Amino acid sequence: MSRKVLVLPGDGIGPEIVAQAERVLNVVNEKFGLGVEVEQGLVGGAAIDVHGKPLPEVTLEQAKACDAVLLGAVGGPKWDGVDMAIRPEKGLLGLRSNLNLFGNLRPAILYPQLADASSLKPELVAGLDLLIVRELTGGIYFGQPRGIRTLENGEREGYNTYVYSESEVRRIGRQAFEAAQKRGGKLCSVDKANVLEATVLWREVMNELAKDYPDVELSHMYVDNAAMQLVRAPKQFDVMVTGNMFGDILSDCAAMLTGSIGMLPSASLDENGKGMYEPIHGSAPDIAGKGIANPLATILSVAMMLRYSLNAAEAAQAIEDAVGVVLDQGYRTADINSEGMNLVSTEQMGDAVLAALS
Ligand SMILES: NC(=O)c1ccc[n+]([C@@H]2O[C@H](COP(=O)([O-])OP(=O)(O)OC[C@H]3O[C@@H](n4cnc5c(N)ncnc54)[C@H](O)[C@@H]3O)[C@@H](O)[C@H]2O)c1
Ligand SMILES: CC(C)[C@H](C(=O)O)[C@@H](O)C(=O)O
Ligand SMILES: [Mg+2]
Repeated sequence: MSRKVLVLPGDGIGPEIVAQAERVLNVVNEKFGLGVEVEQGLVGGAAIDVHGKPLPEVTLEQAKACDAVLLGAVGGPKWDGVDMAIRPEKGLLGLRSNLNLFGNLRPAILYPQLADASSLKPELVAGLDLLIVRELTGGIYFGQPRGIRTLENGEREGYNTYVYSESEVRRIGRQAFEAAQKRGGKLCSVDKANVLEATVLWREVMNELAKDYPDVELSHMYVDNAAMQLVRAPKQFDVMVTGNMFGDILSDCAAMLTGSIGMLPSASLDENGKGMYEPIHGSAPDIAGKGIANPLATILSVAMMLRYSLNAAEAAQAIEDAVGVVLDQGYRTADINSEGMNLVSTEQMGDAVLAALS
């Protein structure tokens, strides 16, 4: 069976990290006989430069026609002045919404070899394995009305709308409950129900859903407390489910528990298992072109792609194991480096993972 993967390297460090992830994909493709065909496309600033917009029709068509998308990152100072309507992020948000990728899984797992790179004391993070389930196609990111308007007194006002329908909450809730069932059986729903009506409804729907999942222990937490608890005692969490913006913020926060944002992969899924896979970090303009970015989050995103969209769990496991091996061997990119370790470039880290795979 042939399976098509669209690769969208994007901007900044995107092409550097995706190059390593693609090498890994090619090797497991051969080794496990997966029949994956890779196609290249443009998104973000790279697409603006060629097509004048961050999500050209051709890219969207490619994305719709493939089984899974592997994305690097988009955006950067070069395109920051571009009119809001065509900002690079629109490319990414457009892809997510057009493909209906509402369920964003962001696992934060501490590799034991990186305990000393974590922002927290080793005893607080030893064995950390939590999953943030972030709603990805609704909430304040997409709510209408939105914009910047001029008031009668001549002052300008920016406004956005935080909105969730019951059905949007229900489908992400189900995904989170099911994830919790397969893991430790604990789900913490994060909201701001003491202030925002949209999240009062969110909480109600989560409580209704809980009746269908008696084997999952549901709790609720306000987002400000959740941010504090994540850095105080992160191991209290198994699965967290939350809206688009809170999930964005909490997942960057969770990244540092594992040592670096360069370690966190993600899967963005529709109802049918089609997905887009990307590291949770951005295009890192401050280190782009230097060959020092950590490619492991992107490589681990390939593993998630194999597991969730390409039905190749064995190949996924091989990649995850290989990452463990290179860390055992002491290979570290700058963001996770510590004394006595073997500091390597982006490409050398890719080499090490390939060596561990073979
Ligand atoms: N999914 C995406 O495409 C995505 C995600 C986040 C931000 N962005 C965009 O990226 C641009 C830069 O945003 P930002 O600086 O706020 O966030 P960022 O995630 O790009 O960078 C934040 C910090 O983390 C570091 N970092 C990120 N990835 C790394 C890696 N793999 N290895 C080592 N260090 C890494 C960077 O060097 C920087 O210091 C913006 O245009 C933003 O909109 C895109
Ligand atoms: C670039 C931006 C639109 C994006 C988001 O906020 O979703 C990013 O921060 C992420 O975490 O994927
Ligand atoms: Mg983010």
